[in-house]
Amino acid sequence: MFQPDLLKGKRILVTGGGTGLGRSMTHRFLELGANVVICGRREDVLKQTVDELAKETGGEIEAVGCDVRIPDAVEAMMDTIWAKRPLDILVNNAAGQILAQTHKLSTRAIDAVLGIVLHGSAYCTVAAGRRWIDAGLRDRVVMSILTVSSLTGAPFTVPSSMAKAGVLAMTKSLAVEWGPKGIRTCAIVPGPFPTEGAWSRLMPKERGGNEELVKTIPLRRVGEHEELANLAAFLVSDGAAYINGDAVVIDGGKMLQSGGGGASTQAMLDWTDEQWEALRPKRK
Ligand SMILES: CCC/C=C/C(=O)SCCNC(=O)CCNC(=O)[C@H](O)C(C)(C)COP(=O)([O-])OP(=O)([O-])OC[C@H]1O[C@@H](n2cnc3c(N)ncnc32)[C@H](O)[C@@H]1OP(=O)([O-])[O-]
Ligand SMILES: NC(=O)C1=CN([C@@H]2O[C@H](COP(=O)(O)OP(=O)(O)OC[C@H]3O[C@@H](n4cnc5c(N)ncnc54)[C@H](OP(=O)(O)O)[C@@H]3O)[C@@H](O)[C@H]2O)C=CC1
Repeated sequence: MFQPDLLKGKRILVTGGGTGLGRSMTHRFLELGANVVICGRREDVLKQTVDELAKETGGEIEAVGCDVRIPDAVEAMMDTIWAKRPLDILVNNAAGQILAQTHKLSTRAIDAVLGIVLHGSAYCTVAAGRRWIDAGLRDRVVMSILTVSSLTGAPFTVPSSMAKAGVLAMTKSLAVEWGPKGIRTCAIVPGPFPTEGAWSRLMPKERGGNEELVKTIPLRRVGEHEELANLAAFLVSDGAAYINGDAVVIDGGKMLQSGGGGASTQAMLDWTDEQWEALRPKRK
């Protein structure tokens, strides 16, 4: 689909690149010649992904352990990355998600999600952008992974929807502020793409499983990781150099069919408190 050296010479950080869609994007970037750094909190997960993807693609990949909620940890990660070579591209992919009634959320639960998605994306973006601007480096890209709920809102995932909407506002704002400095921003708005991280938190069996889900998607299927990875590769490449400040939806038309949250979440509006309580993780 692409020329094999599309991303040759590009150094890319994918936050949360050890699992799920971050791992799939990293795989594609490596195949297209990029040098990729992944980060996350679980160092064992990162190491396993580095070993597997190096073997599968023969590409140059490294990992840095980092909790993006901690400003000093983000600065230390960027220093480590820059010590070798400056980044060309930042992908804000790390996220946290909780499916719960909003009025039952503790402040710690709200902060956990906002911390990862809103603050973490801002810390990483500013840390990279400041280094680029101070050094006069141009032709740089910040791409963020959003959710449909950032455009529509969605019940029961309110902190994530708020945080992703904030990241969309950052994307649009910086497109204007940093565009003249040679830094462009863009985003992807994915519909459902099965991953262990998302499905274990968002798709309890009470929601009816994939069979119910696909009825809410005009194309009657969930997304393939490769489809999202290909869009990501295009958007960060020089071929997309005139795309600045936009968010591209890739959801099989789901947003148009069902509006925010989708039909299976609408059914949850009638759930009892007992059904919700059964979803909460049990304290050890
Ligand atoms: C398809 C749609 C779009 C997909 C979008 C995605 O982003 S998919 C990406 C999916 N991938 C990911 O999300 C990957 C990363 N996600 C994570 O690490 C966790 O899910 C995290 C976001 C909770 C953060 O974890 P952590 O270790 O930092 O924190 P912690 O465990 O200490 O909890 C903090 C507080 O939250 C509370 N709480 C937790 N669950 C529930 C609940 N169901 N109900 C109510 N509350 C809940 C918990 O009780 C505690 O509050 P307390 O009791 O102290 O007042
Ligand atoms: N799968 C889907 O259907 C959809 C996914 N998305 C978005 O796609 C992206 C990837 O999600 P997905 O692959 O499904 O889920 P995953 O749970 O697999 O990915 C989340 C990643 O973020 C990392 N992460 C979480 N918290 C932190 C933190 N504080 N610091 C650093 N890294 C962190 C996790 O690693 P670790 O726990 O080791 O830190 C993990 O690798 C997210 O932005 C999500 O919102 C959007 C719409 C739909």
